Amino acid sequence: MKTFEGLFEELRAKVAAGDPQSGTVAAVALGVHGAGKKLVEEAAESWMAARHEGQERAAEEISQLLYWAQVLMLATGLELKDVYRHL
Ligand SMILES: N=c1c2ncn([C@@H]3O[C@H](COP(=O)(O)OP(=O)(O)OP(=O)(O)O)[C@@H](O)[C@H]3O)c2ncn1[C@@H]1O[C@H](COP(=O)(O)O)[C@@H](O)[C@H]1O
Repeated sequence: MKTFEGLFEELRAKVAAGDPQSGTVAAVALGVHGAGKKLVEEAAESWMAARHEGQERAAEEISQLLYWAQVLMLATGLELKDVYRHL
């Protein structure tokens, strides 16, 4: 099963390589503004799914929320350790 750290390493490598098939490369290219908008959208969808759509849908939306948090980190130039030191 994929982990938060494993996904971040996968995305970081794709961005570093500029993989043309990668949606993440395109998402990071949108910059902080675009990634931030998607993060807020996924937060709202997570909230609605948890409130109205049950555990499975909530888990799906929260996985997208985590993905977009990582995209925002990459667009901002942050590494995991930069975030973890605030936990
Ligand atoms: N985990 C994710 C992931 N989660 C979310 N997303 C993107 O975020 C979008 C979600 O936005 P939307 O809410 O508009 O999606 P939706 O299809 O309408 O779905 P709902 O939210 O309505 O359920 C998806 O369509 C994907 O583009 C993701 N894109 C990629 N990944 C993983 O990231 C890795 C690299 O992917 P690529 O860069 O595409 O190679 C792979 O392991 C992927 O599985």
